[in-house]
Amino acid sequence: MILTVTPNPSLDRTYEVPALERGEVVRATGERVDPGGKGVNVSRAVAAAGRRTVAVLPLGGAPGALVADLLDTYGIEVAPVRVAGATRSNIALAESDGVLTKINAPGPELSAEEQERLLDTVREQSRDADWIACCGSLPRGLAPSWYADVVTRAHAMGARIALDTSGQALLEALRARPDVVKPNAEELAEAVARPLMTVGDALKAAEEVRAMGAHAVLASLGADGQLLVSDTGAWFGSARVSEVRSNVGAGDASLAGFLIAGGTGPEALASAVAHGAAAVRLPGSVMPAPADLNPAAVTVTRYIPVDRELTEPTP
Ligand SMILES: Nc1ncnc2c1ncn2[C@@H]1O[C@H](COP(=O)(O)OP(=O)(O)OP(=O)(O)O)[C@@H](O)[C@H]1O
Ligand SMILES: O=P(O)(O)OC[C@@]1(O)O[C@H](CO)[C@@H](O)[C@@H]1O
Repeated sequence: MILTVTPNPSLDRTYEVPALERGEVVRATGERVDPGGKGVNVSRAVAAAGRRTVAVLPLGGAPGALVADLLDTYGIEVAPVRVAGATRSNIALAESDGVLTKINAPGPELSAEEQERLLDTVREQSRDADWIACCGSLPRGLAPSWYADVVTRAHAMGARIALDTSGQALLEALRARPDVVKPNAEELAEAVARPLMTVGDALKAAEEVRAMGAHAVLASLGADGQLLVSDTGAWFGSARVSEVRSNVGAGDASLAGFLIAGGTGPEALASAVAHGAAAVRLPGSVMPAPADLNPAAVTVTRYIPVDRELTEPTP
């Protein structure tokens, strides 16, 4: 079973607009609503692959009730933690030229009692978990060491941890030695405090993040593909995509693909790349099902193109 933990879930609203014009009324030509938050997306992709998953998440107010209803229609098992504050709504504005602007709300602040119930729920659900995927930003109230605590507790129970977060929460959790972390290029650059211009820069940064505590690093590099750096070596994976509709949740789909395929080694990397490539062809944060995957388009090699410039170098 793959358990996901999303401390700050969201109701994701995507509006399709011809073009953004600051200060003007912009009329949307399409709209969709998805249950969101990084761990929630991982659960959606795992469930779409026909594998058992349980999603632990705080839920509050009308948006929280809608997230629960939507997850129910997807047949996803939820271990909810009821909280007083309303679940946040995050907005994605997708322009017709492919540019996507995202507005993520801070979400509710969790009280001390709600934080305790969240940890208790994670502990109860961890018993049957092969993998625990801890994903996304921390809501106000949770200390930056929160993921580090979850990693330590999960290891004591024999579960493996995959972590997808950023900033101080990532740095603190690294000390607890998570089994795999999945930074994107920006998060990787932030972790090593320098910009990344090439695939080689990303490789060096991923090696440093391993030295900081992660057993393995699955670095997602947007259109350039993914790097897996572990104690058995490094691999580079990529897939060409002709039409990109939305990259929201592509990293989450990748992490799900990686865990579904065992969570280690080149086969898991190939599955991560296949899931990421499939996710960007789908609208909003729709997660791919097996029929959406095209494994034949995926290349995984021991050769790392270190001189290749990143399509989107980090600032
Ligand atoms: N334009 C693209 N063309 C081909 N593949 C892509 C493209 N964008 C993303 N991907 C695939 O999806 C993976 C994850 O994308 P990315 O690195 O943008 O993740 P992310 O920033 O963590 O996303 P999110 O936080 O929205 O889940 C990439 O490593 C790649 O395999
Ligand atoms: O604010 P966070 O927790 O960093 O990210 C939240 C979020 O942007 O991540 C998912 C895409 O990866 C979306 O479903 C959701 O809106």
